[in-house]
Amino acid sequence: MVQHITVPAAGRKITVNPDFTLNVPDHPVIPYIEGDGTGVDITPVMIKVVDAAVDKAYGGARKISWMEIFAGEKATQRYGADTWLPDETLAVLKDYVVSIKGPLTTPVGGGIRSLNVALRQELDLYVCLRPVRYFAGVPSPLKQPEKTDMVIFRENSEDIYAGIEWEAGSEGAKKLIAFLSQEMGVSKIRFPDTSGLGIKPVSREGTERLVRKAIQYAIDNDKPSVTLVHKGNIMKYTEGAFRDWGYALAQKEFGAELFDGGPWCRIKNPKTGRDIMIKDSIADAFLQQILLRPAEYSVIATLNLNGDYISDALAAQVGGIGIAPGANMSDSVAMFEATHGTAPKYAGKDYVNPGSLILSAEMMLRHMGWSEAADLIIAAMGRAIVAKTVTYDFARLMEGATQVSCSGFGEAMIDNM
Ligand SMILES: NC(=O)C1=CN([C@@H]2O[C@H](COP(=O)(O)OP(=O)(O)OC[C@H]3O[C@@H](n4cnc5c(N)ncnc54)[C@H](OP(=O)(O)O)[C@@H]3O)[C@@H](O)[C@H]2O)C=CC1
Ligand SMILES: O=C(O)CCC(=O)C(=O)O
Ligand SMILES: [Mg+2]
Repeated sequence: MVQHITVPAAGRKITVNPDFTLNVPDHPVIPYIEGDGTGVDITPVMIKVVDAAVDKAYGGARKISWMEIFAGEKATQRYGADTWLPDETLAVLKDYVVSIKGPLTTPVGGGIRSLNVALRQELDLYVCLRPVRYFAGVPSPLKQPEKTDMVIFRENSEDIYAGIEWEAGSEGAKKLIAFLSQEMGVSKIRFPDTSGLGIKPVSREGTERLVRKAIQYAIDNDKPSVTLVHKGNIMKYTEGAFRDWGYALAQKEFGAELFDGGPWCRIKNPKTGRDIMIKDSIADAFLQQILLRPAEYSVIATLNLNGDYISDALAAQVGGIGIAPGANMSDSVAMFEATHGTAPKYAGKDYVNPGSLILSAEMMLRHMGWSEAADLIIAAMGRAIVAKTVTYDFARLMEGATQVSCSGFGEAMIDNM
């Protein structure tokens, strides 16, 4: 029984088999969250482009029944002032298995905690998968942007994002500082009276399930390497442990053998016979290497905060967060979303690039096995960009571009299908 959601009369749920494969009906119901800020601009365009691609690919034999569900500001309008993430939204996301969302606002400092993070945690969507690829013709600050071809596996359930923190001067902070200094022998909190505190949990289980997915992806997609990115020289028992647990898992579960005395190790891809190098990089050095030597990196497995930074940095290398897609996944449930946020200064102006959410939908179609429709989306986006029919973010960096609106770019894609 739903409260504020209208369940479409036509369409059926996607279901999951015990081996985690999907049963996708020809008329699946896909829940979507419009999103705050520019969500109002990009989400309807994404739906229009996806519907056009599905129609063109399957001539009416397949069709998505979209079902709007609510989170963020729209949820407070329907469910009450303090209800940002209604229970029925979470229930539907779980029950319908595959969904897509626009960005949701998180205030800085005080106010509500991130709804995006809450969704990932509540549904245990422990993989944040963000592929970074170059489209020909996209303006980039790099001389050879096509050399950036990486897939980020960002751990999505732990790290400093767990939100275990206390404000400076609060009872909690005072209590924890007293405990640390009196019972744990900690004497290195420089200004104890005015320190806020955050806790960074990183577990072996959390690391292993993420790294396992990253290595399996490298095997399935014939990738040459998996790089564990961490700041383990400084945070030894969290980020350093992530590295060590990652290497240990590669050896234990995938038969990786030490390379040149270690710690790098090498797997023979059982599907192709080619080598997959498991290596690691310290996060600061990694951020300069992806600019200078991007071709040396392929699959990236990293912790939550590093993954957040790396996602936007890599997106910039191939043209910016206007075309940076992503997915949040557990073994069974998948929720697709763009890498960018709500870009509030552009909200409601039909201005921004809908490409990130459209490419997130493209990932969703592929996940559903609807690869013909996904291929049409990739081809249409490629053609619109080559024709220099682009939104402001690309137009401002391109010679001779025709700048179009957010909806105009969607129309250009449909014209190019
Ligand atoms: N998963 C989610 O829902 C996320 C939510 N957020 C939230 O979004 C809010 C705003 O965050 P903010 O840090 O400003 O980051 P945003 O990603 O929203 O915006 C930063 C800049 O990125 C560019 N940009 C963003 N979206 C697009 C787009 N669709 N097309 C082209 N360019 C785009 C714009 O650059 P320019 O100014 O150069 O035009 C924009 O000013 C915060 O509340 C934050 O917490 C942030 C990230 C993810
Ligand atoms: O939750 C937020 O507001 C920000 C999240 C974010 O930046 C991300 O997931 O990349
Ligand atoms: Mg981010």
